[in-house]
Amino acid sequence: MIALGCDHGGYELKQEIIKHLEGKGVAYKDYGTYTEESCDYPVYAKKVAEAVLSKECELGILICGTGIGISITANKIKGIRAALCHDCFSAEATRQHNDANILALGGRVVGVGHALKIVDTFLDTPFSQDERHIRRISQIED
Ligand SMILES: O=C[C@H](O)[C@H](O)[C@H](O)COP(=O)(O)O
Repeated sequence: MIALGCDHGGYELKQEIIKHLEGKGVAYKDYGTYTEESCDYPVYAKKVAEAVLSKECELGILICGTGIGISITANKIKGIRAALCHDCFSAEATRQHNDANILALGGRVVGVGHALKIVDTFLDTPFSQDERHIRRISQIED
């Protein structure tokens, strides 16, 4: 199950991601926002972070205008490793090296086609399980 969350700046892209996940048969849970009305991204960052930490969802995707505010917020929560990625190389590397559990995207930054490739890369790439990466992630947690 993939947790999705956004503010008004990420709403349109989230709708595209929903269509994309549905097309692929990927299960998701949408934690809002549910309209284009102006709202505050920390609210949705927290909801998605909690869904991932509780293991209700295995990974999360957060979208605001830039992806910055919503990733800064998510990364304040212990256990969350949110990666703001606007290219597929970073999306792949952050899963392999950082075991990132949330992908952040900027709805006002990246085009839909590219964003969907980034989403697929993030969701399809496993953590490497390499000892050096496990050690570094453990240092983040400490
Ligand atoms: O980092 C913050 C996000 O990009 C927000 O989506 C953005 O600040 C919202 O801007 P506004 O309230 O002007 O639509």
